[in-house]
Amino acid sequence: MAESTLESYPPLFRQTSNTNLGVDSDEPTKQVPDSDPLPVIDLQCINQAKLSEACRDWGMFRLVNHGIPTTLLSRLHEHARKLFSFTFESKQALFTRPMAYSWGTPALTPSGEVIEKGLNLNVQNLNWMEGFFAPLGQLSQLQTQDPMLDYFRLLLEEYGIHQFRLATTIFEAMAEDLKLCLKQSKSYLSPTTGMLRAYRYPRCPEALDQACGLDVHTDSSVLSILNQDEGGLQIYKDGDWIDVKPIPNTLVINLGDMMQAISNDKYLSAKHRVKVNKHKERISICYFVFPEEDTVIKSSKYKPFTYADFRAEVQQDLKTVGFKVGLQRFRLTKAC
Ligand SMILES: O=C(O)CCC(=O)C(=O)O
Ligand SMILES: [Fe+2]
Repeated sequence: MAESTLESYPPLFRQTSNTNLGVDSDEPTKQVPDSDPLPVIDLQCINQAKLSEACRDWGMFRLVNHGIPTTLLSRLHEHARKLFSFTFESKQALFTRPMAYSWGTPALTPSGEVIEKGLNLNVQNLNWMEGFFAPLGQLSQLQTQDPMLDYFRLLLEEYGIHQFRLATTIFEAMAEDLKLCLKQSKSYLSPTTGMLRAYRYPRCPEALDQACGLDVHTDSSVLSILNQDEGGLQIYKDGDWIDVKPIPNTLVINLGDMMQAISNDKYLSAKHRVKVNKHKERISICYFVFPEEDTVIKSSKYKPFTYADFRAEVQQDLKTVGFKVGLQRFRLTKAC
């Protein structure tokens, strides 16, 4: 696969480039085995016991038989790769509202603007990634004369419909396991909140061993669905970082903070991160879905809160303490 030119990288990703960009012939590229210990769920015949165990012990699992045409998956990746290979300046100009282009941080406002912390990015604190942001509920408002961007929008819309189908099927199986009231739980997954992000993780020079593709975090969503073409994603489980392999035609389902709260802490919001790669660029397409804005999440472990309350708290923390505190902010403390 052709790798992109440095002009397509944000400037901070170019500066140490002459140290060791490109494939280092002395160091063989590590062979990625085609399996990992992640639980596997078959969407065509969901094994409830296996799903329950995966959600409680891992907060992450691999999804097979998801029914998304392989042609759509490969077109989306190919097209995202093409758009990422545009020069940095043209990407900045091309992605207009409701879409957005950003780099160095995943911390964005609901309209895709980098949260203040992101403005002070430097080589020490940046995440070695750039991304396209697409809120599915507003994509029809995109006005563009650019056929490449317009086609990307079409692919994202088609992919988004599949993603909501998968999220709904999985959520219903979880609701059954958790014995949630079905009527109430419908509002926990709102199609209009669906958001797609395409990321590119540029090759990272050797000199920056401390660099991270994406810092350790949990997702704020109910569910996230990840689709990666190269290794780098890791999940933290029982004190170890475990590689989540890029297995073709499979997707990775990740439970977010909202799901942990909805489940009364029975399910885990998985801690994960993305490592940098010296040799290869990596593209991932990620879907995130949230509860309806005014849906109150009630549980015995947390104060009642809406996703909007949670998001506001996260944004506040990012600006003041510099990181996401997350569910801890809402946890009920036991009376002495
Ligand atoms: O790129 C990936 O595989 C993971 C992205 C991710 O964890 C996120 O956007 O929250
Ligand atoms: Fe994540």
